[in-house]
Amino acid sequence: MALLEVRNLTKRWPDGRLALDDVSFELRQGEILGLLGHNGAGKSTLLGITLGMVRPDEGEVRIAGHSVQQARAAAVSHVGAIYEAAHFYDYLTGWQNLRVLCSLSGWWDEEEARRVLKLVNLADRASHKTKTYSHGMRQRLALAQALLPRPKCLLLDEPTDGLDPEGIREFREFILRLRSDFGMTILLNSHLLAEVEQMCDRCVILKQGRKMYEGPVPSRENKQGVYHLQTRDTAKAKEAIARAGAMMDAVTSLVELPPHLVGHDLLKTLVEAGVRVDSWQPHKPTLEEFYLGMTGA
Ligand SMILES: Nc1ncnc2c1ncn2[C@@H]1O[C@H](COP(=O)(O)OP(=O)(O)OP(=O)(O)O)[C@@H](O)[C@H]1O
Repeated sequence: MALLEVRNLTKRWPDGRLALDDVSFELRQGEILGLLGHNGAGKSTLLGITLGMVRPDEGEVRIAGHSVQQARAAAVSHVGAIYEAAHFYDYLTGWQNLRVLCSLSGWWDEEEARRVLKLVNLADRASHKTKTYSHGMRQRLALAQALLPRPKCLLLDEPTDGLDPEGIREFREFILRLRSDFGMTILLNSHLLAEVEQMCDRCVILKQGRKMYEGPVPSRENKQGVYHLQTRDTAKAKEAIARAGAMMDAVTSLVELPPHLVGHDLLKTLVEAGVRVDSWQPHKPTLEEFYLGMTGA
């Protein structure tokens, strides 16, 4: 069963703007799914609906079988979130902040708080005021807060925004550990394509509120029938490739094979034609190439 189901979500704002247009997708248990899209594509609206903070005009989100729109408390009890900028009381310690913020939702467990602070590597700074925390430490405290109710699913809205490269790597490692050690299911909203490439199993691409793509992160898959050729004999190679019924792009050196040809056959043809082949390998498009193609940028 999918842990999180987004079903036919449509949201129109009062000014008539369509933020989401019939968007559906699913997150399976233990999966990390990246939500991608330009500014204004509808990602935050979708997370807001998933947390029960925004009402959709049509459709619903179900979490662990509970509808956010029909039974919000039961549904969101399974979710921890870092949504928009985390706010802490700067004159309180990390520990006190966690206690105050959790008490607001009527729930506090000291032992669990200790465990989670250790998990996010903040145990030795928990007694320090949060005004002394770096941005990375604040994000880790926000993660601790999100993890405290032991959620099955995490929603992360641009969690590494503003972190330096070391902070980004550290945060990424935490997230991957949450999945490998605890089977956590994670929906990650990020502008950073490299982050999505490194962390996510699948991604959903939104454009102007519509789902343009749902599937594996493209750079993890070889593109069928496209090879990259490196050679010093470009002219000779182009001729041989054309004779075989394929095409080579002069700028990218990508060779698109027609359905009747396979990679090693064309390689044989090139070698037999006297082309010095420095390398010949299946092309893996980057997520950036795929994303820009999909969103028409
Ligand atoms: N409260 C609101 N009232 C009216 N329109 C809104 C509201 N919130 C968002 N919108 C509009 O809805 C559309 C989707 O916005 P949303 O914030 O969901 O996009 P996003 O993909 O999260 O963008 P970003 O990456 O910039 O955060 C945009 O056109 C935005 O201007």
